Amino acid sequence: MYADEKTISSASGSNLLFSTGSRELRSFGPRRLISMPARGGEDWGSQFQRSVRQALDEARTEGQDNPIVMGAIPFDMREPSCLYVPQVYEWRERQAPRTAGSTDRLPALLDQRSIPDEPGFKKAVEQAILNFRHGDIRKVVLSVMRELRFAGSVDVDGLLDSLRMQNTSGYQFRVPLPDGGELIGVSPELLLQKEGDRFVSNPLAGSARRQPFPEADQAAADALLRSPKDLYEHRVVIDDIRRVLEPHCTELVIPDSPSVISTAALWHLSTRLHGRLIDPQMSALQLACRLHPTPAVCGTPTDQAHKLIRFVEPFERGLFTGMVGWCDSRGDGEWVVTLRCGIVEREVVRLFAGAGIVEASQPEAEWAETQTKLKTMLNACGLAA
Ligand SMILES: C=C(O[C@@H]1C=C(C(=O)O)C=C[C@H]1O)C(=O)O
Repeated sequence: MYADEKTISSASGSNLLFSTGSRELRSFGPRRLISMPARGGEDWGSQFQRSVRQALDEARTEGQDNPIVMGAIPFDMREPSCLYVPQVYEWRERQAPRTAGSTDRLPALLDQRSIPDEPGFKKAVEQAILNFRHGDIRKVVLSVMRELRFAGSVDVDGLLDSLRMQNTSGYQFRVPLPDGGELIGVSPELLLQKEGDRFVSNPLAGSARRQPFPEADQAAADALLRSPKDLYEHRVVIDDIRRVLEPHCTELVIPDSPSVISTAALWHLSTRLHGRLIDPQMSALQLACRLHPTPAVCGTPTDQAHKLIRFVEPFERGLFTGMVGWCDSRGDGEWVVTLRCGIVEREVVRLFAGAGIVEASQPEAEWAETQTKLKTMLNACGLAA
């Protein structure tokens, strides 16, 4: 089904966007679609990396000097990827949104539902905690989907504009999907950025809601930095990333303790780590496939946490908690965790948010955390959480 010649076809629709720091990457014109699942993508010889190389080679044959692959890879790497090799791409200064007050352009909201609902999510958290007591799992990330139905088709340009207006930093992205839907969001979490033989990763885990007044806001950040539950949740992620990266590095620098970073809605425990690769030929996409899924979005041990997620989550994550980004034909690139995002399909918008569950978790607090995380996209839709 995913034979090389079939994985690559052309696709049309809106342009892709990925913004990082002060610049943004945009695709133009026709592009080749790579839907081959990314499983095994850490290996240069994998079928997935072969199809990526084939698409890049074809673009080079057509005259591109340094073609690029960009798009999204789902949480479960056994599912189809949504990557493109565009005929034309451009890096430019990060642009200000085109219009102000663009949520006015959204049609009226008809209804919304949460899957699972609040009692269902809390029950899942309790079930997960019970599992920890009877097995090896130490952390699992559980999530919710909020489905919004509007009176008419949602204008993705307008939604992206308001998302960009409300979140001037973070990694903003837009990826058209082969079925006509679009993925949009603004992630705070860098999975991996690689240039030459050097890379940076900035995992986040452990979160607290921002407060409206500066003193209380600072107190929330300070409390997060001292919270044993959140520090443990964070350490589980860092230990696992160290285990995965160490064998591939000549140098790996990981701060001893996390710091905090903020989005408009949340504080997060954050560790910015960097290193140097033994094999500089290993591409950003290979290395990202090796890291994904980190315990920041799955849990630990990975396979068991993944099974538990499949068992208790009553919806398919699809691209949510996967990765989104780019890699050029030299192997440089940048992949972020697909968070604070939604899928727009005409009049339906599906939003997603998760929270890391450890033995000390409180179901009520974890539910509240998912609802705060949903705010990023709900606000962009002009809706309160
Ligand atoms: C799963 C999400 O976020 C992840 C979970 C976090 C946590 O549990 O504290 C923090 C950042 C992300 O790694 C999400 O935003 O939906």
